[in-house]
Amino acid sequence: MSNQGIHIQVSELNKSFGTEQVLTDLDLTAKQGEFISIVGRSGCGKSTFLRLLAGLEKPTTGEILIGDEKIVGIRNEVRVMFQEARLLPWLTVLENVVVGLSKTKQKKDKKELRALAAEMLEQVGLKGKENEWPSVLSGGQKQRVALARALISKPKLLLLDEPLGALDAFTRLEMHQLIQKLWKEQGFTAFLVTHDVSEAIALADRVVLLERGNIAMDLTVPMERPRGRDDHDVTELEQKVIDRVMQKT
Ligand SMILES: Nc1ncnc2c1ncn2[C@@H]1O[C@H](COP(=O)(O)OP(=O)(O)OP(=O)(O)O)[C@@H](O)[C@H]1O
Repeated sequence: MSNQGIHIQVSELNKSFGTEQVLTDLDLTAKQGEFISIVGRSGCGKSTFLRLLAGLEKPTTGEILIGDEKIVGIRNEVRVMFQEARLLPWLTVLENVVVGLSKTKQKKDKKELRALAAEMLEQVGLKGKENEWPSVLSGGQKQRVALARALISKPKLLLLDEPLGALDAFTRLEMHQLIQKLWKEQGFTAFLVTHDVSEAIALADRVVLLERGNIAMDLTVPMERPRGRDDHDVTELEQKVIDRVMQKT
């Protein structure tokens, strides 16, 4: 592992939109290279939290430290993957991956950049698709390109906002394996927002349940990887989270 993950410290984070308080005094720490899943009912503030980590939103009060620095806007060492792959249709698959590099790096030798992007595409299982247009790819392949684009710059923090939500069950399982493999190899710190509690448990070191803008549960997942969604320990933890969510209805 190249161990380039980074420590994250969230302190007394508050976020409001007008009169709506979405996050309230939220405190959370992620260790270097830790994988944290965020779950919770629709509208509880999961995406807002991720957008704050990405520097796409500003806290109303409170702060987020990435390493020793306060997040005040988007940063090169942070990459985000969304539910839609958001590829640029006028660029080839390979060129879409190059876009993930910082502007300074994009000024490098073209040949070197293309080699780097081709290597990244091979890592996500898309060797041979370099010169295709995004429009001919399946949903799963598009997300693989998005993952390659996110990881080509070797980010210290990867934010995943329900990136597998639109994929079929089999493609989803393949993506789980791929994300785990690349996380192990690159060592980045990761936050995954998902509606799928067993997915959250299968992938993460910790599962954080958000409720009414705060942390209702912070569960460590102790089982060895790889974990199957139907493993006894996984379904047991899943039930624990679901019970907690349902008790609040
Ligand atoms: N830019 C914005 N302006 C105004 N309100 C917003 C904005 N972004 C989010 N909200 C509100 O904040 C609340 C939390 O939204 P958020 O998208 O973070 O929830 P979520 O838990 O990710 O939901 P879902 O699971 O449905 O994606 C919602 O009530 C939403 O309407």
